[in-house]
This record gives sequence, structure tokens and C-alpha cells, in this order.
Amino acid sequence: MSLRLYNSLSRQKEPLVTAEPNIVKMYCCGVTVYDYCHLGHARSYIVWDVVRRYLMWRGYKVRYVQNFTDIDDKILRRAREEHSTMEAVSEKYIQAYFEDMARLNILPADEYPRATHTLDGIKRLIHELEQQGMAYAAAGDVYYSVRKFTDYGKLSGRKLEEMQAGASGRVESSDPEASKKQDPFDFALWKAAKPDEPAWESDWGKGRPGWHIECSAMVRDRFGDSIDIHTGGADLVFPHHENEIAQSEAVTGKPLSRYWMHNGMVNVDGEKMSKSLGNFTTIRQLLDNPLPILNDTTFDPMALRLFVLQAQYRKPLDFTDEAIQAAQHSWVTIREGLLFGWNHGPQLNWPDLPPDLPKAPAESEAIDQFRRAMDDDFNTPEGLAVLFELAKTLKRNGNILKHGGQTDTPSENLYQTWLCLRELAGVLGLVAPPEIPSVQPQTGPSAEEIEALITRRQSARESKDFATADQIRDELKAQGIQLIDQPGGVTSWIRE
Ligand SMILES: Nc1ncnc2c1ncn2[C@@H]1O[C@H](COP(=O)(O)OP(=O)(O)OP(=O)(O)O)[C@@H](O)[C@H]1O
Ligand SMILES: [Zn+2]
Repeated sequence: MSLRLYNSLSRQKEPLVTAEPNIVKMYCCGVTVYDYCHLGHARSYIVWDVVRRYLMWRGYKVRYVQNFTDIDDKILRRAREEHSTMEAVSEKYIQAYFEDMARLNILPADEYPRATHTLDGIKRLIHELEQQGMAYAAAGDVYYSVRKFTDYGKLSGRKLEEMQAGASGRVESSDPEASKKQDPFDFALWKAAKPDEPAWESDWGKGRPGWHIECSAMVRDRFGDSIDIHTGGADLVFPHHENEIAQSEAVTGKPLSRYWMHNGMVNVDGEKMSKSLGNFTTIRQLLDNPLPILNDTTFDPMALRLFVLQAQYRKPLDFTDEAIQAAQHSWVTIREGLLFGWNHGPQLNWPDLPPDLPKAPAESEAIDQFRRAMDDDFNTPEGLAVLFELAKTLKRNGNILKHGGQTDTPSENLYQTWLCLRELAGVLGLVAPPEIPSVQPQTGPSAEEIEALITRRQSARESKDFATADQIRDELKAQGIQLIDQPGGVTSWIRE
């Protein structure tokens, strides 16, 4: 059975067929960095981390890119409030992002492009849109002509006529850019500089990019015309992802992404938890403070992961006291199972456990069940049910052994059960001490170094110096970096 995933674009589950065999190019919309991450972000990035880990476990090489939006009105507002700068505010919350995600055992992305580092790509794309007649300049701004993109609305299922009927008056009167737009649905690709705001030179005058164009430009810069999976929260379907599609596909004529995946929202009293609404609990608030509902102990980061994964990723999720208690309780069971080998292995005469434990047998019933669950659009609640069964068996036997009794389960079976639990828990990113969360520093050359070498290789090829070009490719290969030449001269890369 092949892996099937729900594609928001077709509104159905489809088998995963990637552009290149065994390679998944994945892009995820990252945070706008003006505050600490909240539980909504925790959910989003845990879900995509599990999708990525599962694909890797299924044998795919996954190249995962996630951006930081570091140009935005909200960051500027925060900088003014804190008598700081946009750069300082972004830097602070980017660092906080890394700290929070490491605690949740979220694998670092292969690359984290930032809007401020992508200006060339952004301007290039806007120029191409202008050349195609899809965009127009207006008094220092540049707008996208939504009506010229005939597929507009294909992701969200919204029809312009219907939206207009409901909202046109409101759109126009509340929009300060309205007088410059040829049509109320057009959106800004570039915004003219305002006094005292950061701005970049461009052919349209000094200004800064709109939000949607950054993701289109980053995907193009890092991967080329098309990727396999584009992810983000369901709140981004419209307008952000719809606009990304309009921008990218108008220029390339190719699908921006084969599959679009969206996580459901974390809600508070039925409303999206969000920075702008101010109804949020940050990850650090939740994890750092003893909670009365947990007898004044703190909530374990792995319990937070477990809590998120107990829900199907597309459904809405409410954080309630009962849910937090239940998740902490469930984590204790899984953790006991994970510790079984370290606590009872010697008693059961297991051989010394090597740091790299062997893989669980691929043909085991538990592995089969887990694979079936996860192959069905990443059904983590069912996947976790398999883990619980394994953990409960180990816990039961652990209790007998702790009290000096003899178990009637053969030691070899317990060993296999333990290996199996560890492996599957690892696929969900659940780890217990002594195995420190596996956020390993990236080995090999950095993304910047690779990009610099790719640029050198491109220059070498342009001047027909193929020996140097090949040498660069081979050297990268020796360091585990595979280059993929795309039509149109773009080269993307992947860590092997
Ligand atoms: N409550 C939530 N539940 C699930 N995912 C969320 C939630 N809030 C944000 N996300 C996702 O987190 C990612 C980063 O979002 P972003 O930085 O725009 O956060 P935000 O809190 O929605 O900010 P803002 O309130 O300024 O719109 C996006 O993919 C977004 O869909
Ligand atoms: Zn985006």
C-alpha cells in the first residue's frame, strides 16, 4: 500500500507521487517573528516535523525549507513599542523560536530563508510578473492583477464574483491602498517606503516587499519551479497560499506544489489562538510554570508533542486542563516503555546496549499497523495507539520485575517490543532520557556555503569551464550534498 495524503488542492486523499523518485521537496510557511511562539505554532511545527520524519522513515530523502517573515508591519510596531529596530526584534524572536523548537524535539530545517535575505529573488519575480502583464506599478507600489489569473481561487474554492458580492464595499473603504489599485482584489507585491521605516532600493523606488511574494520567491530560489509538498496552517489557505499560487504559476506555468497540506487550528473558546488576537499561551509559559492541575509539576515537552499528535492533524484542537492532564498521564506510560531497556535490560541478561540500537524487525505486526495508520494521511492517533500497546506491555512487565517477580514473556520478545517502541516513538519525535532529544547540529557544509558553491558552479558552466563545474559537484557529493539541476538553469540540492 502506498502512502496517501490529503491534498487541500483536490480536496481528497491522493497517493504520494513525487517529481523525482524517493525525493521530497517540502516548504513550510514559517513564523512572523515579533513575539514568542504559542501553542498554535507548536502544533503546526510538530505536525510538519512528524510528516517529515515519517517520510524519512519510509525511505524518502526530504529537503525541508521553512522561512522567517522578518519584514512586516507587526514587527515594525513591536520595534517602535520597544524602542528597538526591526532587525533586533526579529533576531530576538528567531533565537527564541530555535530554543522552543529544540525543546519540542523538532528537527531543524535544512534552510531558513528570511525575507530580508531574499530581496533579489523577490524583485526578480515581481519584474517577471510585470513583464507578463500580471502586475502593475502604482505610485511606488506594485500590485498583482488578480483577475488576470484565471485559476485564482482553485485552492480555497473561493470565487471572486461571490466574494465581491459579499465584501466589495468593505474591502474598498477600509483599505488605504484602495485608491492605487485597479481592482479591489489586487494585492501588493511591493509597497513604497513610508517615512522612518526600513526600505530597500528597487526600480519602483524605495520600498519593501508584500508578505505573499516572499514565499513564492523563496520556493523558486531554493527549489526551482515546483515542489512536492507545501505546508502551513489552514488559516493560510486564503489569501496567502492562493496568492502564492497566483504569483508563482503565472510566471512558471507549472504547479507551484503537487500537494498542499494544512494543519487545523489550535483554538481558544472556538477562536484561533493568535498573536494578533492576543488570546495566546506561549510554549515557554506552558512548559516553564508548575501547573496546579499537574500537582504543581511542569508539563513535559514530550507530553505537549503527544497531546498534539493525539488529534488528527487537520481537525481543530482545544487546549483544556483535562486534555493537558491526560497527555501528561499518557506520556508517563510511553516514557516508562521507552526506559524499560535501560532499567531492566541487565536484569533480563540483555547484551550491553550499544549507543546505536538495532532497528526493529520490519515485518513485525506493530510496525505494520503503525505504517498502515500513518500511510493513511498521517493518522497519528492510530499510530499512537500502537505505541501505547507496546508501552503497556513493557510497563506491565517492568512492574513485575521491579517487585522481584519473574515475567513469563521471553526476554527476547521484550527486547523486540522495546526496540519496536523506541523506533516508532522516534518517528513521532518522542524520546525519553537518557536519550537526549536528537536535535543534532547539522554536519557538513552550511546552506550558505552550498549556495555559494552552486553560484560558482553556475558561473563556471556559463564560461564553459565544465571541469571546475564538475569538480564542485563532486566535492559536494563527497560531503553528502546532491545537486539537482532543474530545467531553466536552477540548481537545487539535498542532503543525502
Ligand atoms: N492557532 C493556530 N493553530 C495552528 N496553527 C497556527 C495557529 N496560529 C498560527 N498557526 C500557524 O503557524 C504558522 C506561523 O504563523 P504566524 O506567524 O502567521 O502566526 P499567527 O499567530 O497566526 O500570527 P498573526 O496573529 O500575526 O497572524 C502558520 O503556518 C500558521 O498557520
Ligand atoms: Zn508562506
